[in-house]
Amino acid sequence: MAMTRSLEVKGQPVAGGKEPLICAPLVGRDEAAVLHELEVIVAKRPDLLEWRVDFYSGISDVNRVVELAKKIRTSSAGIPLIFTRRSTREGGETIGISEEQVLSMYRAVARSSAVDFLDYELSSEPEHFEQAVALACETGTKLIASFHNFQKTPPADEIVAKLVAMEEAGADIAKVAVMPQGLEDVLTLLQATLEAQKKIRLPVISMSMGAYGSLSRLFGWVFGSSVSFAVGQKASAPGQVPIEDLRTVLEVLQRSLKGE
Ligand SMILES: O=C1C[C@@](O)(C(=O)O)C[C@@H](O)[C@@H]1O
Repeated sequence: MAMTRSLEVKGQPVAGGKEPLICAPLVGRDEAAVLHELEVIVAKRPDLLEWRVDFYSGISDVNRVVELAKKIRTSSAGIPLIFTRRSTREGGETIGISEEQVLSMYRAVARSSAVDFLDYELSSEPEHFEQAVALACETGTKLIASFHNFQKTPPADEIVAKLVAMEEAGADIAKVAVMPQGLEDVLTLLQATLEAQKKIRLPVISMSMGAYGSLSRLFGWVFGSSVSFAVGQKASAPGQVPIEDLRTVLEVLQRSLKGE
């Protein structure tokens, strides 16, 4: 019903343009844990996978990261893969490497063709963000610019401004995740999502986190969020719901939106 914009891989809409896309994170600490998680998750047929490499204990060894990315690729049944290092500033795990090393790792992984999307934070140094944009262009990967606030939900106009800034900075997809302190904040996030669609051309991914925020994970797509992150085996952020539950709710909503 085209509430959202499609994400594309090599010119083709992911999962035939289905909306919303369901993305399951991989958060294992070591190779065996990641590959086991992958097996469990692939059986649940999400539309996208996200490898949260900041959870991986081998992150300081680029070769190991590339090798594991390739193994994930081989066993992921063709499901497109997002590569994400979340910084501690935005709710990620502590890693012992510098931002320059993070970017070298991004370069090696993107050039290995093991991933389809790179997630990089808008709050990074502008020159680092520019390097991520250039890398996506060079490798044909798509750059997801992201912004997280784990404490609160900024006003709607500030959220929209972040999404606009992501487009201006050269991203292919614009993503925000914010924490509500009450139900009003969930409405603020939905409002900002709807508003952003009128201001930018990029696909938008948005979510409110935590218990109240889980509502946005169930029906945020109606307001324009192209992807919902859901639990395959283990959550990567508060409020993510199991893939099976999300599918049940989506079926009901999609039928009712068609007037059935
Ligand atoms: O940016 C996001 C969204 C997220 O924070 C969420 O709230 O579902 C989960 C992260 O793994 C992902 O990188």
